[in-house]
Order: sequence, then C-alpha cells, then structure tokens
Amino acid sequence: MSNLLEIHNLSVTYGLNGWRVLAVRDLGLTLGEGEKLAIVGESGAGKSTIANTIMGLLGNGAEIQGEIYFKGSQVKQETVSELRGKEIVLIPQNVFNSINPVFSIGEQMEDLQNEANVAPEQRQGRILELLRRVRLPRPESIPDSFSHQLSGGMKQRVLLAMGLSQSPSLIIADEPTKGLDPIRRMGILNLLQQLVKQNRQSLMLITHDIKAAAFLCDTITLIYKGEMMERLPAAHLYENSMHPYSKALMAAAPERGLQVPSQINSEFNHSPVTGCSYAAYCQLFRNSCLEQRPALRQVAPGHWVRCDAVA
Ligand SMILES: Nc1ncnc2c1ncn2[C@@H]1O[C@H](COP(=O)(O)OP(=O)(O)OP(=O)(O)O)[C@@H](O)[C@H]1O
Repeated sequence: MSNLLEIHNLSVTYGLNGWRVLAVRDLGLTLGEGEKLAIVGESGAGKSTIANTIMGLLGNGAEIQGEIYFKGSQVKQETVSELRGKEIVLIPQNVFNSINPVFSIGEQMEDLQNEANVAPEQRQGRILELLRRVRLPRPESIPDSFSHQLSGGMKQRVLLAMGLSQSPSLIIADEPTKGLDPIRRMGILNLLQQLVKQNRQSLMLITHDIKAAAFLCDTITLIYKGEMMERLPAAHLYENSMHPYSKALMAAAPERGLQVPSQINSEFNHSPVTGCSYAAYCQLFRNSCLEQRPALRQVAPGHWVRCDAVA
C-alpha cells in the first residue's frame, strides 16, 4: 500500500491572550491508499487541529511546523486550497453550522457541481445520484429542502453527498456521528465504510469513540494532549498489549450501541470451534446492531451464535 498522505514532525500552536497553546506536538503519521485510519483522543487532544492543518483551515493565529505530503508532493498552507474540496474533503464536526440555512440543498449542491465542471444539463441527475448514494430517504425531495427541514442524520448524509461531488481521494470525517443516536450512528458508520470501499477512497476518521474507530477503521492512532501515544491495527485493539491511555478510552467508551463483548479476544479470533474470523464476527455484530438485537451469545466456550438463532 503506497502512502497517500504523510505527516512529518507536525507541531501546531495557537496564540491565546498572549500565551501559546501547543495543540499538536511533533506528530508523524502516514495514511495508505485505500486505508481507513482513525485519529482517536479525548476532547482537546488536538484531533481537529490535525484535520484543519491538512485542509489549510487554521486561522492566522496558528503557527505550523513540520511537513505534509499528499500523493508525494509537499502540501503548503498557501496552495492547499487546490486540493481542498477536490482531492481531500473534510466532513466537518458541526453539521448544524455546515449547511447554509439560506439556500436550498439543491442550490448548494449545484454550486459544487459547477466547481466540479459538470455540464449544466447533467447537474440535476448527478445531484440525485449523489443523494441516492448516501441513502437519503426520498432523495428527489431533498434538493428543494432547507437545512432546518432535515434531521441531524440527514444533514450528515447531505454533507457526505456534498463531499463526494468531486470524487476525492481522501475523506476526513471529523466526529461524523456526533449528536446522533446509536442506530443512526451505526447507519453513518456503515455508509462511510461502504462508500470508501466502493470508491477505493482513503478515510481519516476523527473521533473520541474508540469503539467506533475499531468498527470502521484498519488502523488506530491514539492522540493525547497533542502527542501520539500509540498506533496499532484495529484488529489488535482488543488484545492485552495496549497503552494505558487506549485502555482508559476503551473503558470510557459507551456501553451501548457499538458495544463489542469484552470476550472478543485472541481466544475467539483463533477459536477452532467457530472457525469464524474477526471480520466475520464484526459483520455478525454489525447486523445484530442494526436489527437492534443483542449481539452474540456464547453457547459453549469459544462457540458463539447470534442471539436470534438461540431458542
Ligand atoms: N483557534 C484556537 N485558538 C486557541 N486555541 C485553540 C484553538 N483551536 C483549538 N485550540 C486549542 O487546541 C487544543 C486542541 O484543540 P482541538 O480542537 O484540535 O482538539 P480536539 O481533539 O479536536 O477536541 P474536540 O474533540 O473537543 O473537538 C485545545 O487545547 C484547544 O483549546
């Protein structure tokens, strides 16, 4: 897997009332083509600062040191606008402020089609196709809608549809499930997973929810106070060799919704009884989550079945 994005020795400080806040310290990370990478940390850890630095969206008060490379070329803050919205899109954290309330969804999506140089006669069809791809109910009704007429989950899907306008290589999703209930949260995570897979895009998921990160991503990078604590494959997250910070985040993660039974461990992964891979387990778990049923039940040591299969 070649690297789509490389960050070397990134440090970011903000000016604050005569002081400087060190938001990111000496960070290095790579994101491969087609890789799904999660940046996980508690509030204030510096996650959004990393995203905003990549996107060139930090204000004048911020000082940046270090280097960012995208597809092998160095990204400068002065020229990053050439990539923004085209090669790299950011699905922002605050869906409520991210859609202009004054213009209809259709008008805003039409502007994006214009920027993507889509011929005027093809724009309506393309907008509908994008709205269908993010599985909005009654997609034909969305272009005439305004932001206040949509639920939080629908807004999130509209933002995703907008982000997909130019077929970006990298989607940065900053807390894409913030404020959503567990079922809608699962819906958005599933959708992101399927979209990036279908389009062979890379994903950087920014979240404080380590279990959502494990569910969706291949690799997890844990950030604490602006510094990287640990980087590990998501499949290793439930093993014992974790950094204490990762364990603390796991303990703090919500118990409902994305809960994965604590027994999921190497015993299960290598169980000769089930022969079920970790990926297959996750799929079963996902399905049972979506159906609002309890996940799996252990009927014998190392032998798991779906609850609905047990009399
Ligand atoms: N514009 C700014 N001016 C001054 N300090 C800032 C600014 N933006 C962020 N910070 C500070 O930088 C640090 C990292 O903030 P950042 O928003 O990147 O964290 P985060 O991990 O994304 O948090 P959250 O999950 O709450 O969004 C925090 O201490 C924050 O107070």
